[in-house]
This record gives sequence, structure tokens and C-alpha cells, in this order.
Amino acid sequence: MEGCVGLVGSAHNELPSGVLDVPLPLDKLSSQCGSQNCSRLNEQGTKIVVVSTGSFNPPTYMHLRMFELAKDALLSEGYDFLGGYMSPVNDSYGKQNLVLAEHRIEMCKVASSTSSFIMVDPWEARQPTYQRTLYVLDRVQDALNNTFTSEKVKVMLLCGADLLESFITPGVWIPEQVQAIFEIYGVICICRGGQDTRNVIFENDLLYNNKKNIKVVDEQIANDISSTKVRRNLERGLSVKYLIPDEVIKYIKEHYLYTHIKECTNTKFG
Ligand SMILES: Nc1ncnc2c1ncn2[C@@H]1O[C@H](COP(=O)(O)OP(=O)(O)OP(=O)(O)O)[C@@H](O)[C@H]1O
Ligand SMILES: NC(=O)c1ccc[n+]([C@@H]2O[C@H](COP(=O)(O)O)[C@@H](O)[C@H]2O)c1
Repeated sequence: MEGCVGLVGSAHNELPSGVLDVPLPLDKLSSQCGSQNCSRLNEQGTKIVVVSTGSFNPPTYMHLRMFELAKDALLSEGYDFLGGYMSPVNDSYGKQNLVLAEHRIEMCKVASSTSSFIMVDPWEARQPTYQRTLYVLDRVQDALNNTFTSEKVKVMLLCGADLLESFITPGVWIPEQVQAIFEIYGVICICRGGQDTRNVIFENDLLYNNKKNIKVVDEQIANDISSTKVRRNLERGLSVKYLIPDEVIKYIKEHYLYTHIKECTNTKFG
């Protein structure tokens, strides 16, 4: 497939055996420095690619906004922002009401089709088993640095404040992997729903000790869209226009998603 590279090993951890080779799309990666808010690249001019992991069940305008906020924040700090990936979670994640991965991949693709720099990485969703976020970041980092460019590209995890807070919820993440995510990749965290993310970081030792690896981006224009709220409207037959892209609404209607949650999650895609 043109503009794609396959999986090429892991930076520092062995990937679990049995992983499928799924190409990483590269077609939209390019310096965004020509756009607004790019003052001057910093000394290193570090090239950055962001990866957002999540259910995207379905993708909303806020999921797309997160990439715009990250782009503005990174360019204004002198980094060279190249683009980003939505990585829908594997079906084995087992979250309630998760529609099949192939639907979520397609919805992310149509949602990001109007963006010049947001792409979808289907690797995580297409693996036979659940893949932890650290491995998703490893896969993107390795694929980019081995084939995309001879210059090193830094990959960062893009997330909302709730995901950052889940790092410190006992039993959800493996502490060593959280530490590796901070040290090797770093996190761009978009504030959400009026939560005082800086205070959360201050009050927790793990987050505080890693604060130099967490970029907190303020939500200047509050937008509390969530997939849960969108699904609720769909289940009740209410409008979701202007909450999610029209193309996603069309896809949901064509595939009868979210109106009968049980059928959607158990029906074979296609
Ligand atoms: N309104 C928002 N503000 C900031 N971050 C958000 C927002 N909505 C989603 N995110 C972030 O997007 C990523 C993927 O989110 P996810 O697919 O879990 O969406 P969600 O809307 O939180 O889903 P759900 O409502 O199904 O739990 C996560 O890092 C999440 O924190
Ligand atoms: N240990 C881990 O790597 C770990 C733990 C919990 C959630 N996650 C990820 O965080 C995201 C959470 O998404 P939701 O907010 O939709 O549940 C998913 O992409 C999931 O894979 C990763």
C-alpha cells in the first residue's frame, strides 16, 4: 500500500508474539510549521507525531479538536508538528457498548478525512488481542524512525485529563509502563470538563515526579462532548448533528449502529 509502512519491531520491549503486520499510514505527515502559530522552531526543531488511543465509539468533534489543540501548543513551543494518529482500541478491551473495531476504524477514517494531518492507525484494533498503550506507541515510533525519515521523530501520547487520571487509578495501568510512557514518549493532556488537571498532577507523586514530561493544554473554548453522550442521544433517537461529523452520522445510520446496542456489538461487520 502506497504511503504506508509495516510493523518493524519494538523500541525497548518485546512485542507479544502473534502480532499482525498492519501498515502505518504516512500520507498526511508533513511539517505544519507553515501554518498559524509557528513562531520559530526551537533549537532542536524536534519533529513530533502524536497518538491518541481510545474507544472512539463513536469519534466526536472533540476527538478531532484535541489534535488541533496539540498542534497549536507544540508549534507555539517551537516543535515541528508533523501530524497525528487516532488508534481505536481493540475489541478485546471489553468496554460496554463498544461497537466492532472495523466500524470504529471506518468512523475514525471518515471523521478525519477533512483533516490535513490526522490519520487512523488500525494496528491496535486489528490485532488478535488487546494491546497496551505502551506497545501502540512503540509500534508507531519504530515504524516512523525506521522508514519515514532519517531524522528522529518523537512520538507523544495525546489524551484527555480523564485518561491521565486513570494512570493513577489502582489496577488500571502497569506502573512501570506508565513510567515508560512518561520517560520515552511524554504526554500531551487536554483539560476536560473544568477539571483542575494541574492540581491533580501536583497532588499525586507519580504525576508530579513526571511533570516535565506532561504538557497540559488548556481548553480555551470549553467543549464537553463525549462519546457516551452522543450514544445516549442516538439510543433515544435524538439529533447528534454538530456533535459529530455528518459523514460519521451517515455511517452510523447506514450500519444501524447505537440504536440497538446489543445487535451492533454482536453483528458481524459488513
Ligand atoms: N471532551 C473532551 N475533552 C478532552 N479530551 C477528550 C474529550 N473527549 C474525549 N477525550 C479524550 O479522547 C481520548 C479518547 O477518548 P474516548 O474514545 O474514550 O472518548 P470519550 O468521549 O471519553 O468516550 P466514552 O464517553 O465512551 O468514555 C481520551 O484520551 C479522552 O480523554
Ligand atoms: N495499561 C494500559 O495500557 C491501559 C490501561 C487502561 C486504558 N488504556 C487505554 O486507554 C484508552 C482508554 O479508552 P477509554 O477512555 O475509551 O476507556 C484505551 O485506548 C485503552 O487501551 C491502556
